[in-house]
Parts: sequence; C-alpha cells; structure tokens
Amino acid sequence: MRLVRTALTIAGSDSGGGAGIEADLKTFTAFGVHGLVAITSVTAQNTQTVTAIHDIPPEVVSEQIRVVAEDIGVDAAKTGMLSNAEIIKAVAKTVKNYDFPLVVDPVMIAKSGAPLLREDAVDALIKYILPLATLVTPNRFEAEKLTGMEIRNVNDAKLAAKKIAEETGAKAVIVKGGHLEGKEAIDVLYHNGAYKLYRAPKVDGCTHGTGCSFSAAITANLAKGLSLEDAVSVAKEFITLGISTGHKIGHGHCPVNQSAWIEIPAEKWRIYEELTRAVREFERINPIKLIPEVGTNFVYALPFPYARTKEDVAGVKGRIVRVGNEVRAVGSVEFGASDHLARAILTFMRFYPKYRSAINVRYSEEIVELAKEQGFTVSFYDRREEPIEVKEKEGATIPWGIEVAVKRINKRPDVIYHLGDIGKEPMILIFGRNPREVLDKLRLLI
Ligand SMILES: Cc1ncc(COP(=O)(O)OP(=O)(O)O)c(N)n1
Ligand SMILES: Cc1ncsc1CCOP(=O)(O)O
Repeated sequence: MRLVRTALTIAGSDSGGGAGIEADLKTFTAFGVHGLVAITSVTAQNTQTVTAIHDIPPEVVSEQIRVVAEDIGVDAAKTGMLSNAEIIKAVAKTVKNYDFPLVVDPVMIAKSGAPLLREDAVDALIKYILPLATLVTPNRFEAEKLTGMEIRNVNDAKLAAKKIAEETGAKAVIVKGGHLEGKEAIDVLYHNGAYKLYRAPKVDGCTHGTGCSFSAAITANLAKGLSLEDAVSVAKEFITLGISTGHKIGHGHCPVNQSAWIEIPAEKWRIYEELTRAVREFERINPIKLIPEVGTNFVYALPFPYARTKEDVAGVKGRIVRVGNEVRAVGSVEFGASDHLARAILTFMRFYPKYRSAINVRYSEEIVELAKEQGFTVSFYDRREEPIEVKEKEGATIPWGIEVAVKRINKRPDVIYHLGDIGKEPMILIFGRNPREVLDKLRLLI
C-alpha cells in the first residue's frame, strides 16, 4: 500500500522558479505530498518578463500523465499553464481516464503581462477542461474573461462563480479576491449551490506565483483527503504567509515563499530546543551577581525574513530571577514571552540580521570594563538624550536606544549598555548569533 499521498501538476515551467511547476512542486513538498509532473510548456521567464515559450507536443504531455497515473497513482491533480488548444484537448482526453479530483487554475496571463494561453485557446479551456474540474480558481481578470462580466466586488464575484459553475459544469468555483476592491482579500467559493467566503488581510509582499501556489496547496490538501472547504482554508493561510514572507529577489514581481509554511515551524522547534538548553546552562552557571532587579531574559529570534514581531522571538516566560542563592527561570521558553529584549533583538537584527540572540544582565562599571578588556565591542545609549516624541511613544525607547548605540560605532557591538533613568534600572545587553555564542561571551564576564 502506498502511504505517501501524490499530487500531479499539469503545467508550464518558469525558469525563474516563482510560478508554474516549480511553484507547484515546492508547494506539494511543503504539505508533505509527493509531486508528479506533466510539463506542458517551457518558458524563459524571470520576475520581469517572459522572453520565450516552447510548447511540449500534446502527445508527450498526455504520456507524462499516463505513465505516472498508471505506475505511481495520482490522488489529486491540477492544471496551470496549458498554452494552446491542442494541449488542452490532449489533457482533457487523458485525465478523463482517471477519477482523481482536478483543480483548474485557468492561467491566462503572467504577472509580468505576458500571455500564457493563446487567445484562441480560451474557448477550448471552457469547453474541454472546465467541465472536468472539481474546482476552478480564477482571479478577477480570469473570471472576467470566462464570464464576460465586470467584477469589482464580492457580490460580482459571487455572480461570476455561480455563472462559471452553471455554464461549464465545474463542480466548484472560487473567485479569488486579491484584485477586488477593499482592504481584505476575500475569496468567494461556490460549491454545491452555496457560497463560502475566505478572508485574509491584503498583505504587502511577493506575488509572483500566487495563483499557482494557491491552487497547488488546494490540490495537495485534497490529495491528503481534506474536504474542498478545508483544503481551501489551509491554502488561504498558506498563500497569505507565502506572500508576506517572499524573498525580494529579481527586479520585478518577487516570488511567493512556499518554504515559510514548513521553515517557520521547523526553526521554532530548533530555537525552542537551543534556547531551553542555554537557559538550563545559565541556571547551572548560576551567575547570581549578574541578575538585575527586574530580572534577566534570554531571547532567540526566528531568522530573517521571519522575525517581525515579538511573537517571532522566543524568551523565558516570567524571566530568570534570583531565588535565594540560585538563579532560576520562572517559566519555560515560549515565543512572545519577551517584550523589552524582543524589541532590542528585532532592532539589532535590522543592522545585523545573523545576530538573533541576546541576554540582559545587571549593569556595573566593572562588567563594562571587563567586556572591553576581553576585546568585546561595547556601545551605549543615554536615555536622557531620548527625543520627547520617542519617550511619548509606548515601547519606542529600546528600539531608539539600540539604533543609537549601533550607529554610534562603525563596528558590530557585542555589548550595549545604558545607565538608566528615573525609575529605569541601568542595563547591559549581550548579543550573539545564537544562545551558545551569547553564553560564551557571558562566561568571559563572570
Ligand atoms: C509557467 C507559468 N505558469 C503560470 C504562471 C502564472 O504565474 P503568475 O504570473 O505569478 O500569475 P499568478 O499565477 O500568480 O496569477 C507563470 N507566470 N508561468
Ligand atoms: C527591563 C528590561 N529592559 C531591557 S531587558 C529587560 C528585562 C527583560 O524584559 P523582557 O522580559 O520584557 O524581555
């Protein structure tokens, strides 16, 4: 019995790796599904343009589908760029031989504006492919092309989704809301005569390959046995994360980040383990004299580009305090457990992205001197110099102070201190790439 689920993409190749089969395979992998490929067309493409298109002979497209379906088996499939009417007819004829769910992304134009479906092939798509679809996933412009309607808002999208389903025989249609009016991206699903809306904020970020990755995520989750409604829900979360965490590569539309879906949880687990170990070691070292009145925290942030808010930074819940003669972590390591130090590391990472860990210890002149003697680069900020508008803004002092301290010297600081203010305890912060490096520096200051 085959334990791994499989998903097949019948689509074109994007040499820039942002859309097409490349996006589909990365998405399948992100969901733990084995990806299969029937390539329809090879495009010479980057984030700005498509300069060449070479279509694969229709019989070779069909043969790719047949061999994988008959040997490996297909749990769900999707279509992307089908390019011309002959490929469309060949794909329709072949997939009819199997009973896997089929998600149809009616790809027509690339983000860069290049046509990916010949004008004379739109009718073939409507006639041969859409009737076989478990789900069709048009964006606003594709839905307009398929219906001849103007679509501006959710009500128009509802009418269009119903029209496409009723006129083509597609079992379900989702009109995506990324290009509709409003601050939210509201996708409208029409299935079994009912509507369901999927909402997410319209996030800033990288959008090349969104349509491909969204439909691939639905396909992967159908392959895993989720209902259509649940598969769409997971895909919506996946694509929102992928857009907001896209790597800014190329000079045009940067690609969606399909890895974020698995990379963030994996990194979180690594961070949790490493920081927990380091906190235990800190307790064992028992640096009682280094614990300030307010307590110590020890933080470790997600890597770039995932570290954005305090929720992306792990710290010790309740901080690390003195209990009699012992140093004790009050709670366990959790993401979002630090406030002050999280703001400090997030600011530091704006200048030195690889430096993701920090600890705060009690200020004393001796420790600062010792740090200098050990060859550490030391900088500082003076809270009395804080501009009034920063002082008045909740939570702004530490980011301001870290920025001042970083910019004061033209070298990356290992240690930043401040001398406090009325009601504010002076403090020393030690920075490192990871908690082990922070502890190594701290050991030299005891
Ligand atoms: C080979 C290939 N297939 C599909 C596309 C479309 O991707 P994109 O331009 O990012 O548009 P959306 O899929 O996001 O609507 C492509 N460019 N290349
Ligand atoms: C008060 C203070 N100021 C800088 S670090 C620190 C202690 C740790 O605070 P948090 O637990 O919010 O990171």
